[in-house]
Amino acid sequence: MSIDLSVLNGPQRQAVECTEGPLLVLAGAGSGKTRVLTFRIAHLVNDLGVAPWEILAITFTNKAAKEMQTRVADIIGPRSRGMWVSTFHSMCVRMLRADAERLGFSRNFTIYDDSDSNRLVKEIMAELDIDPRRFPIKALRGRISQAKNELMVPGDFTARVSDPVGKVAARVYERLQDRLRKANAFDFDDLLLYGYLLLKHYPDALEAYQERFRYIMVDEYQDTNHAQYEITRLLAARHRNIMVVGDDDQSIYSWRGADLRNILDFEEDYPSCTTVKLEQNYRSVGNVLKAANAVIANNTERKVKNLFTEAQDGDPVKVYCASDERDEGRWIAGRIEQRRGEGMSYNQMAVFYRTNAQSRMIEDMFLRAGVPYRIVGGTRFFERQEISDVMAYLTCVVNPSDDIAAKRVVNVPRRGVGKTTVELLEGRARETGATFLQEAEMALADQSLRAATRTALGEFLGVLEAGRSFSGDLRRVVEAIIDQSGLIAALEAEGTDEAHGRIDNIREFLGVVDEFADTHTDEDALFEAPTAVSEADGEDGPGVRTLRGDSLADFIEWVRLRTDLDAAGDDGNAVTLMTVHASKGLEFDCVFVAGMEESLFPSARSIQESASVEEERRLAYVAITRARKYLYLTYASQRTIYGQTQVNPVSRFIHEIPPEVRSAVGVGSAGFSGTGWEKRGSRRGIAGSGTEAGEGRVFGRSSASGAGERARRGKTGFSSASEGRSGARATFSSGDKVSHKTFGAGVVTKVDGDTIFVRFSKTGQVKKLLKDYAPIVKVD
Ligand SMILES: Nc1ncnc2c1ncn2[C@@H]1O[C@H](COP(=O)(O)OP(=O)(O)OP(=O)(O)O)[C@@H](O)[C@H]1O
Ligand SMILES: [Mg+2]
Repeated sequence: MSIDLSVLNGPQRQAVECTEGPLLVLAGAGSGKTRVLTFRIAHLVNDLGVAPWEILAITFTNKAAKEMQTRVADIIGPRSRGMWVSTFHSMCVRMLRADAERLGFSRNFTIYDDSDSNRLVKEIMAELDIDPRRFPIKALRGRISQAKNELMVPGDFTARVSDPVGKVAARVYERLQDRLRKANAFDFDDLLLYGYLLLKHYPDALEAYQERFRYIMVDEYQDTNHAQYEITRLLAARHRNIMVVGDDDQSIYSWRGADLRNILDFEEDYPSCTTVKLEQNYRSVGNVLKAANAVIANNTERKVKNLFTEAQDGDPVKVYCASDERDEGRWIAGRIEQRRGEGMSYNQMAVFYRTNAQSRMIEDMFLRAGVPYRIVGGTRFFERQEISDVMAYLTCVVNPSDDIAAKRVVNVPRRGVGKTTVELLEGRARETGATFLQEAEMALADQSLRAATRTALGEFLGVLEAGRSFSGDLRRVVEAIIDQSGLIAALEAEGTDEAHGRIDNIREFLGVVDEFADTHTDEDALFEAPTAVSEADGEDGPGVRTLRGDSLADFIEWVRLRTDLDAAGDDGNAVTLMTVHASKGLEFDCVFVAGMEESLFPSARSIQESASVEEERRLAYVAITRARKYLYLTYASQRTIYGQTQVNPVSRFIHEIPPEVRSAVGVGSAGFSGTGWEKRGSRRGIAGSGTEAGEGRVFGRSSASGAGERARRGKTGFSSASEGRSGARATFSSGDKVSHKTFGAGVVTKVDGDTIFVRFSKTGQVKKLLKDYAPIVKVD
């Protein structure tokens, strides 16, 4: 049976059916670009008999890739296996795994994350005597990254630069690449750079991929950088069946080297290309779309589009002026509970902010209000110290040349391998060209070292050996490392709350291992790659040699390639908190955008250059267009962020929304001098109200604007709405038994003004709570 294309509109269908030759789909948000891409894959496989392995689809995040794979599988079933649906980075990893030797690496290479790279660059700067005050590491790394994205190898870069910072960066770049090679490691930018170099310098490899990928599709093409552009161009050169979809209005990664010209020039690169425009938005209600269209119309450098919807106008965009960031977080929590009371699931709600620093206060308020949330980005689980330590051990097991990993954990937990020993081994390794671990091994017999040091080194090497002995059984490798390294024992000995938290994280890490094992069956192994040295025509298609890697290497790679845009976990029903950047391509019924203030959104830096205000505006457009039904924009008349209190005017992007599609709610309805006191009980729908009518009603008024007054106002708006309580505020004293919505039963241990300390029975931990905000009640 062929795919039912009648669920698509005319131009969408045209794009799906135009399978031969270059195709550009240029269209605004929510017009079905990603949907078209998905249907096109299904159509190719199901209706035109194209083999799944002949298709390459590239998405922006691993999460999007997974989603697309699922959507295609929903339409065509298990045949979708064997298709390459991945990000540029994952695709390059696959290509490099197959052919790393040709570039002087071996297959078990590691991928350095940001903090690994930072350590290495720091080391190099010290070796080269570069003063970090004159040449900040961030600036140097930025230049190097830019060079890599522009596909300049150290020689090219050195020849090109003339400014002082550039020259220093060139020296660091040169050494960095040597050191990475010695460690058998790639950083993120290297994946693209070496992926490109492989295709460029090994025509047989290139031809094998060109032959294989008859159909190439790239989503979010407006955010590709030069390296990605070149890789795509090379791969598509033979069949020229390349489809790119994107929206110039959603180009938001120029700071990472994304080049809008890639999409604008597509028609020039492929003069025979077909261009399809999609103009109907299927995502958002009328008022949201009108707001988005009006905002983006203020940009001058764009292809004008006319995006319409047949949907109802829906609610106006709600604008709330908070007194400060606490009030903002509290108010958002209130609206969320209200929607929840009306039956909307937490999963369908999201809060966006311009910078990660804003998330802390929102999280705080959500915790207090008992709103479950998941946070995308920020300090990630995998970046925590204890998790990085475990990862470094695992890395040493897989890639013994990775000196950065070895040095990181040789004395973690402390086992008596001091700095002097590390430096001694480092020095020897530099002289002999051996790796750090090889030197450590040789030192075991070195009588000039103290016996205790040798024992300690032996212990360390023994841990790695133990890990290696279970190779093939991922969970046992990880368990062996955790047990034998003594990481947990050392934390237990420390005994602090923080140490216990770290132990929990390490245990949670085993959960991550299980999650990986569950989702990565053999068919998903990351090591299927076509290579030039085709041995046989396997079931994956001609020229495909299937390499089964060991699961630990797969696991490490999987962790490394999780970007800050990939959610930490998808399970459970929770509100999503993320930066606007991370929200690209997603949609939610109900969206909150916090911090709509000048200097925050648009950012202070962007305001100085008009070109970057245009990028901020595109960012605002992305944020607004994520909303299906309800959109809330909030700003604070005063905000403390980065330790400073600021008073900023309301964002220009709010002014750019036509007044007829927005309405002020809460304090906003009363203007800046209003109070933000809401009608009691309107918050959750529990007290019976919970309707839109509850919103915007002002409960009380005050002209005072001192901090104390503000704090008291906030209290009224929030605590009164908590479940099962009247508006009356309780007084607490030490010894009171209390119950908290999230943390359960506990006892008050201390009262300090507005703050109470409660020891919760479940965890035994003491938490600090603001007595009038926390969803907490006295129990008898
Ligand atoms: N023809 C259609 N009929 C019904 N629903 C559609 C149609 N086309 C798209 N949609 C729906 O509209 C929403 C937006 O589609 P999609 O995510 O593909 O848009 P997009 O152009 O990729 O958006 P973005 O620019 O934000 O990435 C999705 O929920 C999708 O299922
Ligand atoms: Mg999309």
